[in-house]
Amino acid sequence: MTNDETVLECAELVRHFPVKGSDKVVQAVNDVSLTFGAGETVALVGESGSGKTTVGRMILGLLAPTSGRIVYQGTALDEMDRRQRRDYRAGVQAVFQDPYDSLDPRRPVLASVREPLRRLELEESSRDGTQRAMAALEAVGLAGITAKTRPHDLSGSACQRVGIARALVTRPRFIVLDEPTSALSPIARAEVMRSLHDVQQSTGVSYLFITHDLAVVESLAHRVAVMYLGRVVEAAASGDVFGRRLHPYTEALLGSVLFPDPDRLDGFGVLRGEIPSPIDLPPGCAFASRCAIAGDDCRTAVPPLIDDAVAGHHVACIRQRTRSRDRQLTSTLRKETP
Ligand SMILES: Nc1ncnc2c1ncn2[C@@H]1O[C@H](COP(=O)(O)OP(=O)(O)OP(=O)(O)O)[C@@H](O)[C@H]1O
Repeated sequence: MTNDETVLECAELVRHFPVKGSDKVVQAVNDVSLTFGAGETVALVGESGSGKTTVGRMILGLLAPTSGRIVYQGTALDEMDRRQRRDYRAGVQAVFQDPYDSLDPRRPVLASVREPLRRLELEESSRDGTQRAMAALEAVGLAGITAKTRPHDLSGSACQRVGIARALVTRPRFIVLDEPTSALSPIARAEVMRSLHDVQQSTGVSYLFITHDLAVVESLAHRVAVMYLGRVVEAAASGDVFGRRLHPYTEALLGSVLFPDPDRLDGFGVLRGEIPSPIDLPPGCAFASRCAIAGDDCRTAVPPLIDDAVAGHHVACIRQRTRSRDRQLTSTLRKETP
């Protein structure tokens, strides 16, 4: 259920963290732009430390960008008046990784789900708050929860679905999902993914889905953005990122998931060498030191994220054009060879 309306937009987001006792900075996020349509899921993938959570925290207003803008329903965060800020706090919610960590073990889960309504003064009465919390729990398949149920009475999947209900209770238009399935067993993961899918179908909410787990991306994401050391290096419709992957980093990342045994990579690139430090980024393309096809020209300027021949498929690699032409040539030759 996606349409052309833009719910949230990040434009040229940058976040640097000062390094104590030095004039250097950790370049956590550099020039990230993302657009989220209504009912759309964008997955943000990449190795640990690539800046995914930092992007999510900026969208949630938990961290101020060093520069760049976040625009929610047409208004930039730093230009919002009091009412718009309250709408934004209700309209942009989060679900985090560990379901048990994010719920108070001593508190009935119904009270935890209702809490955002109280904090944002959104309930008309106590009865209204309880009814809305029950409706949110029902939406994630937890109609059986009573006023006495506590987190330890629930399975990991049910607990994480309580987390989703708590995010849903304010009727948000956008939810940041930061590794919502990575602490769960495979069955619990499937249940949570189903709930997230059903909730999106029935409410039209948009998701930023931050994950290491490429296996779950294809089932939920409409689009995928691949991050490497603070920058988006490839972004496209989910099927295109998996099917036509153009950036050597995407290829290597997928290869490492699909073929954990490096001897059976079946043509995918290998993720060799160490990831550079975000404090001392090399000049040019940050992936060049681990890239099998990098040349000297890759080490001079940061490659811009540009549109490939297929609309909406963006890639930041000066070599990929040569590569995609080579691939095309090979397939044409195959077709023409009798
Ligand atoms: N508060 C902070 N102070 C200093 N550096 C930070 C801070 N928060 C994050 N960083 C650094 O910013 C970079 C990006 O971190 P971030 O957590 O956003 O990456 P990530 O892709 O979400 O990683 P993971 O998948 O492990 O959560 C890392 O080098 C991290 O150490």
